[in-house]
Amino acid sequence: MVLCPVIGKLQHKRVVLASASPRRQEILSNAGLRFEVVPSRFKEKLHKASFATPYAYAVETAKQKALEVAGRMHQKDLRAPDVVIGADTIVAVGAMILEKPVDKQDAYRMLSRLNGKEHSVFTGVAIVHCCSKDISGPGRTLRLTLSSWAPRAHPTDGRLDTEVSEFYEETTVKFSELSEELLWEYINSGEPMDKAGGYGIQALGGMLVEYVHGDFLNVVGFPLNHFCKELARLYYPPRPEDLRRVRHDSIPAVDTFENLSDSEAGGSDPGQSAKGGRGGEQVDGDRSQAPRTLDAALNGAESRPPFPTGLLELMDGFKASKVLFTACKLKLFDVLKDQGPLQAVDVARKLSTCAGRTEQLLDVCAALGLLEKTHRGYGNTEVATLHLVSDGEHSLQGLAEYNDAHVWGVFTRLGLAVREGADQTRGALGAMEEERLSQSKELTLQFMRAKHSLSKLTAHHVATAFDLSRFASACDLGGCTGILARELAQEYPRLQVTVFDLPEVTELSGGFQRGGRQTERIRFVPGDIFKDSLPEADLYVLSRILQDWPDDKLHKLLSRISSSCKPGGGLLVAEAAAEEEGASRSPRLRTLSAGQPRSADEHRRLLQRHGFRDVRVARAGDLLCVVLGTRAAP
Ligand SMILES: O=c1[nH]cc([C@@H]2O[C@H](COP(=O)(O)OP(=O)(O)OP(=O)(O)O)[C@@H](O)[C@H]2O)c(=O)[nH]1
Repeated sequence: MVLCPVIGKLQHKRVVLASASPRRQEILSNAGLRFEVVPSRFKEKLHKASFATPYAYAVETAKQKALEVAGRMHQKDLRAPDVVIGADTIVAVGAMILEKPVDKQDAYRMLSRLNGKEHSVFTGVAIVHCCSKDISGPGRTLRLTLSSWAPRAHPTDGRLDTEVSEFYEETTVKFSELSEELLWEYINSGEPMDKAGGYGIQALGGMLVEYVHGDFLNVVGFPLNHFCKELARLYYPPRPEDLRRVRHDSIPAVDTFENLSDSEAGGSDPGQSAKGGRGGEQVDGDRSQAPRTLDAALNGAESRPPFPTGLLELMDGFKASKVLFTACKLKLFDVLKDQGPLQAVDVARKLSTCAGRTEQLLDVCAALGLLEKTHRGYGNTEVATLHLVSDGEHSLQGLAEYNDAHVWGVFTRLGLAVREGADQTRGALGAMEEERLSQSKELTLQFMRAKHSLSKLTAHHVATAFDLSRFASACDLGGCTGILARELAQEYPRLQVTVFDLPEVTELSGGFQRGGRQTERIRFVPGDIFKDSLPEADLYVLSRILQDWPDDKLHKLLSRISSSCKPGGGLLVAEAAAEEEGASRSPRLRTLSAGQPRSADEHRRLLQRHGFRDVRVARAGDLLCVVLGTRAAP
């Protein structure tokens, strides 16, 4: 299970946690989920005896908590959130269900029952997907389950469709044998009062516990692991061929759609699927058409094509980039770092911007996960603090500024470049490079800042991808601000490193140096990698260079390196990794270069073709593929 993408699926949705439990809020926000908290007003008074199992009670309570919030929000402004999460934690000793104690005596009764015994903690969870729709509207394609509560709550115009996915998790906990004195001491601490079963395993209550079998967080109030699996199941639905297989297997249908007809449910007992009865009524009469998964539900029928979420995200991707660039340019993250959290008007005042528009920008940044919005105002998220504040050690500000000022403009001419048959291999970066050469010192500096910030992320990985200690000297071709040179010098105390780059670059590189002992072993030599003779070195390094050049230039460069390299010397190449090498998490970063990333095999062949043998390939971090070859005797 890959957690981040799963949680990320909720990133652009309005998510509400229908719970007042501070533990649930903490668990989910620690997992990176962004949500609003709207505590449920549902009274936890369902008739316990009418449930076949304790967990069925917990699940139903969780569902009713979430539906109450969804309905209330929908009623209030006719716009329910996209997703409402409800949960309910109970303790079960045999068939007896213990909830939160009402007073100290109640807590004592509960803890005495648990004393020296094993018991189960169940948390029921409901994930409610909402769709506020005008039911009379044309072209209605959603065929969702109608919750038993929500839709009738609104009068005439809009109505709320919901799809509920629910599950529970069980954890076994055993208490030690505890003295009366200890129990009362614990009760008097006040801790038991808002906790299911009268104890909090995460705090003092942990001392009462001999062992725990299962998910600890489930006891605390929210089964995070199961939740993520459930999201994965909902948001990464099985492919059609898998669905076909499911139909013939006995895997249960998504809870919400359990009232399927015979043929859809794949069961022989028509009553069987209805028995669970947790999904409520059906909006549309045609049950044989009822979808089985969220994806199918959103598309109304399995015969319709899958909802093109990725494509729509792609269509809007440029807006998100522009928002990020604008926020960086306005130094929004710097202001919030020093003075945040701030209300929108205060941000606007500090930035001298329009208050209304600033608030919009702040809200979008929050939706993109760059800012956190709380009652105290807007503040940087961890990622913003780390990468978007200008003076941060890992700042990517320079990259954002450069992309905004130049790459953006170059890409707006992409259509022209394609129509007019511009060099497709160099593509946008080629044009950008030409533009860079012809422009001002400020532009060169901007380019260097961009490269510097990106190289800082990868330099250590590149320097350590292979053991390079056999080399006494290295030359980083196109080494720009010398960030990789510094990392190499730090890693290999014997190594003398030359940074070879255009004169206008080496001239400005001083501003990027931090000093330090290894600086003595680094020198900057001005020159053009395509024209001037290359400085002598045992090892040549090309980091993120090859991909920006068309084949003829690339071969020219490799053959120049090959001629300069002594037999036994090395060539180290670091380039964006191709998709099949597992870099699929960063497709956007890869497109920074216009060229198609080469596979490990292609790199190997390239180096072999230019006289290098023993070519080895390694991955460096999440982004790069690093290749090392040894120059064969000619
Ligand atoms: O070890 C621990 N066990 C349980 C808890 C906390 O207990 C409560 C359980 O109550 P409930 O599920 O009804 O949730 P509420 O707090 O009432 O919030 P709702 O808004 O969902 O009604 C829960 O807070 C657990 O976190 C604990 O802390 N430790």
